[in-house]
Amino acid sequence: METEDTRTKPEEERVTPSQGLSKKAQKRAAKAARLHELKLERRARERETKKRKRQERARAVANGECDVNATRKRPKTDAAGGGSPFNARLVIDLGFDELMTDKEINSLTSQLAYTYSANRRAPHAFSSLLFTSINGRTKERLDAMNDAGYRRWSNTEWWEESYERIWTRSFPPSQSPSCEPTNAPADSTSTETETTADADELRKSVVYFTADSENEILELKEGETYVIGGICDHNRYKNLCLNKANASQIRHARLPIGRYIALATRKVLTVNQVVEILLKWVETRDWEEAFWAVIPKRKFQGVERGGDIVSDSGGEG
Ligand SMILES: C[S@@+](CC[C@H](N)C(=O)[O-])C[C@H]1O[C@@H](n2cnc3c(N)ncnc32)[C@H](O)[C@@H]1O
Repeated sequence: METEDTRTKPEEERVTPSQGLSKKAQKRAAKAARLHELKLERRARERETKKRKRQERARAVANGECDVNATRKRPKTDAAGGGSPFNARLVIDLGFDELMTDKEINSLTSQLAYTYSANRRAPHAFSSLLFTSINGRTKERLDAMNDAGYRRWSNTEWWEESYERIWTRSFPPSQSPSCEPTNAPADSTSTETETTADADELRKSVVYFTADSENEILELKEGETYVIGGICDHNRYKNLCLNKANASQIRHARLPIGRYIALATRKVLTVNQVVEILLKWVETRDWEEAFWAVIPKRKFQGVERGGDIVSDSGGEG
């Protein structure tokens, strides 16, 4: 039975006893429900798309087709890493192609991608990142990865020649020492050979990093050049880089890991781990901080630091 109230209201506003809502309100509720359903469907679609992208990215990283860090969103800063560069040159010596298995070459090329990415994102990146002696299967693998993505790596130099060219510099312009892609140094067209004194000066500014050195590096200095052995050898070749540094008559040094932490395993790290440690040191001027930030915790000898419980959260060592 209609009440006085409902009889005087327009029909669409009358309350339906079964639902306690006017027709207008019911329409509004139905519309809201429809919109809500559409919203849920949209959310589900977005979740699916994200999931698919995550899977594609993981597959690409697993296949070594892209760098895990390169696909993440970068913080919005003017410079890639945001801060002033550290004015020193970092060299990755790729002159070990023949000593690696195909699998190790794949690991190495992934490490090169991590290296580039780490330097690009660092708050204080090395001002120059140079890859020397690029050749053989390492080059083939790089060419095949991500449509030769390394050719688009900004602020990198690629030399077919050895790092020794840094101080020998005896290449006439007709024999361009670089292969694609090369952002050749400004003076690479010089036909002049450095004077012995200049060459010696340059040679003195170079340090080859190797875990086999008896020297420990205490600080990095602007104006110097730091060479890292671009090899993945699972420690098969002891003294390989040490001998190379001695043959080149340049300084060599190991990271001062033992001063700060006891490692349960060997102190030989991967190329990108060493680079990340150097970048962290540049940022913090604190080796201990740098080691704790980068070295996989499973390598630590069950120690704790400042109350931190050591757990296995590290990557490939
Ligand atoms: C996998 S290691 C290569 C090991 C190789 N058997 C050698 O003779 O150095 C890759 C490179 O990372 C650097 N590296 C690794 N661990 C290091 C450490 N504890 N101190 C200094 N450099 C290190 C070195 O430049 C080394 O050549």
